[in-house]
Amino acid sequence: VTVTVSATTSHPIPTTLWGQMFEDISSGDGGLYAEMLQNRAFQQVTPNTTAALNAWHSVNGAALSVVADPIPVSSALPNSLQVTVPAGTTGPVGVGNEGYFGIKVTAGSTYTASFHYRFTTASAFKGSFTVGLQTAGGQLLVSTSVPITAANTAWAQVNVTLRPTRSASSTANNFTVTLDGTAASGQTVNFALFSLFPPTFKNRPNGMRVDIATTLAEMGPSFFRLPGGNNLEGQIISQRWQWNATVGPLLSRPGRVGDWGYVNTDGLGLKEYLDWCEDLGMQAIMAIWSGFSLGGAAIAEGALGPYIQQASDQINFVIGDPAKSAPAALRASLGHPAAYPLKYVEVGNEDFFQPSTYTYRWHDIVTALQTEFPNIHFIATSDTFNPILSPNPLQYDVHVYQTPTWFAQNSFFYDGFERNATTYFEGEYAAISLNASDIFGTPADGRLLFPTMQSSTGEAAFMTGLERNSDIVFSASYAPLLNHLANSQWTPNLVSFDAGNVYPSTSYYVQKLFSLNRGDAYIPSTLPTPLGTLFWSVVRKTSTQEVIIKISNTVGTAAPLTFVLPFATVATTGTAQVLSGAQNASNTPTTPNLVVPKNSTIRTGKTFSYQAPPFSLSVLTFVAH
Ligand SMILES: [NH3+][C@H]1C[C@H](O)[C@@H](O)[C@@H]1CO
Repeated sequence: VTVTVSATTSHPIPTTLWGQMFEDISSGDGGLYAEMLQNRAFQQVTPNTTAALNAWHSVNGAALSVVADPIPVSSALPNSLQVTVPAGTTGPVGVGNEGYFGIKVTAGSTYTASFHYRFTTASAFKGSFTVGLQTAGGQLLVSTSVPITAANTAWAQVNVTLRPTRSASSTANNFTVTLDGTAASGQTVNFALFSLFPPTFKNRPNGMRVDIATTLAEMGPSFFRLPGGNNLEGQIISQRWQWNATVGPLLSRPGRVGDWGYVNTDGLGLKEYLDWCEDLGMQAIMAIWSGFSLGGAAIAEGALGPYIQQASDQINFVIGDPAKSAPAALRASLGHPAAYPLKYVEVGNEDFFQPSTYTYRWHDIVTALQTEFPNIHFIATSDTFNPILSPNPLQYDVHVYQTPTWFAQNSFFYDGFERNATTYFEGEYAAISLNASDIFGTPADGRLLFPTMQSSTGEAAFMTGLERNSDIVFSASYAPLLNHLANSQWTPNLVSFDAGNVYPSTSYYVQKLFSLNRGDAYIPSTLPTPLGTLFWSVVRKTSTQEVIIKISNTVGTAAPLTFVLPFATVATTGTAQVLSGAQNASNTPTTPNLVVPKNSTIRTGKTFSYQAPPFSLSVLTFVAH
């Protein structure tokens, strides 16, 4: 095919075009959020049940139970782990935590451990806690001792650092707190809010896991959608995500029953999200709850007042003036007096599930908040223009999960959209199944466990269309972003991980290649065949006077292209960054780097030819002006 490139650009490309969608779907707790202990504060569990002890185990016969503490460590954390040392025990006795399906222990790293404790009965007991990391087989990796007394029954906090001199050979390790059985015979201690942190990304306290954060940062994302997705909504109204329960000291955060089958600690809270955006230079696309929960309950018309106030407070926490707004003053007191950048606020998530009530929920929420925040752009989450909403949304969030073929054949999805000042956030998209008649089915029914080069090139084809239509598409993000392999709620994911490693997928490299090779203006060219198999986009990077051509070949045969450029000056050589692999090739824990981008030098010129490999995304960059 011959691609003739225009001499003039058609429109500027928004700086927010490529970014990340995030929600806690086995991706926050135990993932991006660096806390290593699972069930660290016994939040939202039923005392005196086995489930309440999830991830904890007894060491050397200690009697364990989660109790509703009559003197809780805080009102937000009513449960304690009660440990009794049976009479006649000898040797170290106490508790162990297995982490989030493992604990990675690296020599030379400094781990910060803490917990609160109180003796239930005062006594003359003097002893010490031994705080350590050991292999599941019982081999000590590192430990330290803290002298304690049972002089009173008041809560006290232990804070220690652990510096292993040896790395563990696997992630099958435990965090332990023990007493000497002989000395502590018969003692009962209540524990609360344990924590074990490794070094964090940019050393942020209560921060992010370095390897996952670095992998995400390397994509160069320009926005971060938070906090969801389904995980915003709650199965029932009382379980919705509430910003004010996720800020301030960890002792004040009750946690919540998340929407993906596990308790969220909310240690990764609104300020941690905003600081993360700041660290990566991303804009937040922040969601507010829209009065609907996944089980189907919606706040009645006219009763949204308290929820609109809560949303107003959430927005004021982000951008308010500390002198005029209590939530903004709270932000300042937490160390960020300046407002965070915020342009887009999304009203709910996938409200196409209940359009009948979204008409008044959108109306009441946006009417109130647009008045208070005239510079905020509110994004609607119902189907575009169905139902008709008032006020008329100027932004919609469009989600699509489909087959690789659908993506390859729908790169012109936005070409036919009316240019009527409405702009679009392609907030969730991914090729997830090979079975067009059962997109959300099981792997046995065509669901992908990991992206493949067929699915990733389908997405790349679709993305050339998003780039061409970036006059009305202002942001786009693959979903879901992250998932813990030992506790998956959804496949495929852009980046998988376990306690020890991170596994960027083929689709991750597609997202990264588009994001790191942005243009600031789109250059029209011969249009691809909408139902064909070969797709491209051409953009200009003015700062370097470069032209960047992205080519997706979505089938297993190489595709020759000839480019004809009208520019006075075109370099004779350029670079090609090529991601190519077999149709079903995936990066997985067994083949983590099976398909990665490879760079080469290519011949370019006013007219030049290029052969796109089978199942490939190519990014050609060369000086032309
Ligand atoms: N069901 C998908 C749509 C919803 O917004 C996300 O939480 C889910 C996974 O990306």
